[in-house]
Amino acid sequence: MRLPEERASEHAGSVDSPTGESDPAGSDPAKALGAQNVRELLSSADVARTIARIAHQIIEKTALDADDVTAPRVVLIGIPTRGTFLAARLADRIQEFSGVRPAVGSLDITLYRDDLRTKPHRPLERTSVPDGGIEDALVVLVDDVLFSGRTVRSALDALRDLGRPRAVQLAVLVDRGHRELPLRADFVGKNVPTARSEDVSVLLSEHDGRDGVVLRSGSRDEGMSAK
Ligand SMILES: O=P(O)(O)OC[C@H]1O[C@H](OP(=O)(O)OP(=O)(O)O)[C@H](O)[C@@H]1O
Ligand SMILES: O=c1cc[nH]c(=O)[nH]1
Repeated sequence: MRLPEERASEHAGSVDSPTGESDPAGSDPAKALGAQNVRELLSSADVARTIARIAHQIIEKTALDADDVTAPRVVLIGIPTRGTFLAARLADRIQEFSGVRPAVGSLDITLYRDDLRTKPHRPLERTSVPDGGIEDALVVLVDDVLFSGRTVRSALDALRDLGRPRAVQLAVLVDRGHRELPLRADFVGKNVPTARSEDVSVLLSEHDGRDGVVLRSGSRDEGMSAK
């Protein structure tokens, strides 16, 4: 996902308003981006609520329990860029709700992408594997947006070089459809029906200065996938 500011500069102008009235900049987060045809899908509070809900679901589905010695060792692995921040936030919520803090890591998938030769060069990101590795762990891959599924496919290949988890699950903040591979997420914050030409931007304060999710019309080339 390109930075919202980069996209905003490509689409500078007014924001569609449901009422047709103008909104003072700042009262409308989409307008604050200064972009055309931007619709806010999740507010900052929605993002917090959604992360909390996914955390509860992970606790339930992985049987994460401080008193259960048979519970699997859960490792949250974020896919950069924003998946890494989301994984850390999920770990915080899981610890708050269950008393168990899952290990957290980050996985650079750049060299595992299947479009390395056709897309512009991207700098490598950091891979960090928590103490204990991923061997026999229940790994939950975490990303902000699920679209074609090619990023997740790359992540599965990258994981294979780190060890053999007991199982791998996938948590995403937004599933916007348009899969090009037979993949699905185990934990979905919000399913958003989209046109292929639209773009979903997840904003996280650690990286973008504020939390939110916005949908932008007509800013993605037909048939293009992000990774
Ligand atoms: O399912 P896919 O079609 O692969 O699309 C989803 C990916 O696209 C975005 O990453 P992007 O490549 O824009 O990089 P970023 O994470 O650095 O923003 C997003 O963060 C997902 O990782
Ligand atoms: O809409 C999209 C598609 C892929 N990746 C994103 O971040 N947004």
